[in-house]
Amino acid sequence: MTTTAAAESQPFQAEVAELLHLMVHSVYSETDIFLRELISNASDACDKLRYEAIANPGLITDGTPPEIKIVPNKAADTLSVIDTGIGMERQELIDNLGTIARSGTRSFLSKLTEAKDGANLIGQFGVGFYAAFMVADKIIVTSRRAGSDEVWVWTSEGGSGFEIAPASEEAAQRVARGTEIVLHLKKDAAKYLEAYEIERIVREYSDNIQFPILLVPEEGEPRQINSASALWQRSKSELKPEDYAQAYKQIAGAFDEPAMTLHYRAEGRQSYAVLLFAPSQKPFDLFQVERKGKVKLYVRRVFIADDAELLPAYLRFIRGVIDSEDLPLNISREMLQNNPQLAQIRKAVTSRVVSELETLGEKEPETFAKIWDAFGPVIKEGLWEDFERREKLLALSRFTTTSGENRSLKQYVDDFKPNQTEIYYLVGDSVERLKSNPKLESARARGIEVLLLTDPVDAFWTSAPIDFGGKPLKSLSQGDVDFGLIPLADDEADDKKDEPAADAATTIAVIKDALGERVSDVRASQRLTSSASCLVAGGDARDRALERLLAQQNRGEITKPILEINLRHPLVAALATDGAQAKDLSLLLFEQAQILDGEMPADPAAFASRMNQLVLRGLGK
Ligand SMILES: Nc1ncnc2c1ncn2[C@@H]1O[C@H](COP(=O)(O)OP(=O)(O)OP(=O)(O)O)[C@@H](O)[C@H]1O
Repeated sequence: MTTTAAAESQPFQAEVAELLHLMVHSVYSETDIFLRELISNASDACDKLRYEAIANPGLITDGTPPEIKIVPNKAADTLSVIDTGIGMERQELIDNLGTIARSGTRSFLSKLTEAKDGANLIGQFGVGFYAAFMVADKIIVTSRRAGSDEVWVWTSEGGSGFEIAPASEEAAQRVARGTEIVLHLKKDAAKYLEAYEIERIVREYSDNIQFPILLVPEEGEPRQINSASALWQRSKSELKPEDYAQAYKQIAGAFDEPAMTLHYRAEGRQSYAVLLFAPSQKPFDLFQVERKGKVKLYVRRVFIADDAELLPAYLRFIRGVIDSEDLPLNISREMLQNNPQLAQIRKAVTSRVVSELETLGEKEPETFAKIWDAFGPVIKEGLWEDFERREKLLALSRFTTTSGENRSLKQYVDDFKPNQTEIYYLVGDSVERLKSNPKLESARARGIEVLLLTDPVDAFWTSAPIDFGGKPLKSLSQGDVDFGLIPLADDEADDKKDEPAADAATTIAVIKDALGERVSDVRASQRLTSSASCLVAGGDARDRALERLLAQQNRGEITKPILEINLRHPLVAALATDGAQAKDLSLLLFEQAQILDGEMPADPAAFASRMNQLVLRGLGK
């Protein structure tokens, strides 16, 4: 190592420069979070070291334990955060501290362009290392990758770039392993040099970091300022809700409060501790394509992986830790997939989480509603994917229905109308649009509740035959519906006397002839009371909403629908008697039904002209 080698300047990736500009000029008042971000990185680095040392014990033979030191220096106006973790090589310094790796930071930036007040978003997203530029106008990072004899220094003043240079001999000696981050504090950030401030922040945000955090005061001995216990190993009776809330924030890197906390220890064939949380707010990356979970796997307090798929994808919003006593410490990441012990843990914990959610839904509906509002569409993926737990997932699902919001299927079944045996639903794009869908008319006339399903995933899980407690779910836009045995609501009862105005056989024949290949069948409707027509899928065909969705993704063909007509509607009655207009009227019935389903008629211009002609005719012009 030479001390004479020149420093090399490198530009920041454009997004980093943008982010740093924001940090440097930030008016965000909660700057304390910078320390939490640096400590969290230091802790990750210690975790990584412990993990790599399992396969390569030589990395920690010098006897220095993984730990984190915080060193204020009032004379120099600097605050240092030092760890004896894994450290970074030259290229890692360039890549990790010069580009944006974390998806959170990237999505923070994309939100920034939309938001007027960017500063407040800092707290919501967390911006990692770069948060330090809120309090520092110059940062010097000196790092030695464990096992390496090179030490590199990264320096930046938060402008458009950074410098990278080999460390001086003195600096190289100081940093025997890991990373030293020296913050040259801005004038208004001098409070972070006070021991009590540092202690306060560490207690608030980082108390559960597993490695000792030592405060090295300017006078006196270094002292540990965090409790450094793996909280999940402690007994429930010792812990207060605040302890859990803090652990959640620290483990999940989150800023909200947990809506559900699940802490237990499994003993028996396998022993493991579980500490899991359901957030109360939706994170930015919930619908990312990988659908990755974030539960961390530990083995006897040693961090192993945070992508071990410990829960199924539909529970990917759950955060926390599972710490096994029995798995081998040297389990490789590749082996995690196929390990039978882990498979058992996965199964047991999944069932427990699902039951816990179900219980919360019954006992604390308001808290559960927060989880459902944020994650319902994700949980419903389980209705499609997790056959084994489908009944339980259905029981905890909540729906917007024609009777209200947040309705459970149990409530739905309890409110069945006399002779009702099925649970009815309608799939579509928006609740408003569904509410005005003619397919609801007959159900409405009987006071039958209908689930209004508007999440994209709804079209999928409902496409398999599904029942709840033996009561089948039935789409109102598919196959036959028969409400015959369910009495009409009182105020609708008079309608019943109305005889069909049109002759069924003749009318249907006329329409069939007019529509030809556009439909697979035409028939009299049981669903309609006031509208003239609607389109439904045949009994074996997919729900039309699902067909449309798949067709948009080029994953399936649209099949021909069945046109149902309301024989009591005057338009339908007119059709049978007016031979000249029969074709136009039939097409109109078809096109209207398409529009009500949110579809576009194949030839909108022809539709408009047909409509105009008929209106003009009605006006006698
Ligand atoms: N003290 C450190 N020791 C080793 N590597 C570090 C240290 N601090 C930062 N890094 C590296 O820099 C990367 C970027 O850090 P940053 O805080 O911006 O995001 P992050 O920690 O990856 O995000 P997240 O907190 O979501 O995991 C880290 O992933 C890590 O690889």
